Amino acid sequence: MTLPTVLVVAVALIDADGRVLIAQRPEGKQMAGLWEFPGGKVEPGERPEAALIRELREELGIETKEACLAPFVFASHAYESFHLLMPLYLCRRWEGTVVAHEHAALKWVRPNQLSDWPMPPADEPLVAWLRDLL
Ligand SMILES: Nc1nc2c([nH]c(=O)n2[C@H]2C[C@H](O)[C@@H](COP(=O)(O)OP(=O)(O)OP(=O)(O)O)O2)c(=O)[nH]1
Ligand SMILES: [Mg+2]
Repeated sequence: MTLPTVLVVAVALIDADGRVLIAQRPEGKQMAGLWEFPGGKVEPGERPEAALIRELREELGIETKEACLAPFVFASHAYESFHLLMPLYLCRRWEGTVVAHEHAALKWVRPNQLSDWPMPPADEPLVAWLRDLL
């Protein structure tokens, strides 16, 4: 069976203390309650970095620039109904203060404590990279 490949862009926002932002998926969405990196699906014709800047505006109310998005690692994970391809960027510079416009909650966590929070299965290798490389 061939599954559609879905391109989702996500970001690890890193604050001045080296903590990473995770966001809790809201009720009514797939994988509700799990903690994820902010981001979302790339729309047809949209560049990945533009999609991420848009998602950060929509989801968190912050503004960032393409130059502040550093490609880091990616997830390639087979879910039951689609294949997720998800580049994860790092971002240390943005304007504004994060507000949960679309998530149930937000949390700043140390890289070595990320594994204390339940995340989607695709994120497990990403958490290991953040812990080892941040
Ligand atoms: N943003 C994000 N999505 C993730 C992560 N891990 C993971 O498996 N996903 C999956 C969950 C969803 O199936 C998909 C992202 O979809 P989404 O529903 O959040 O997309 P979106 O923000 O564009 O929201 P929507 O308008 O489609 O509802 O990727 C992650 O760390 N961050
Ligand atoms: Mg999203």
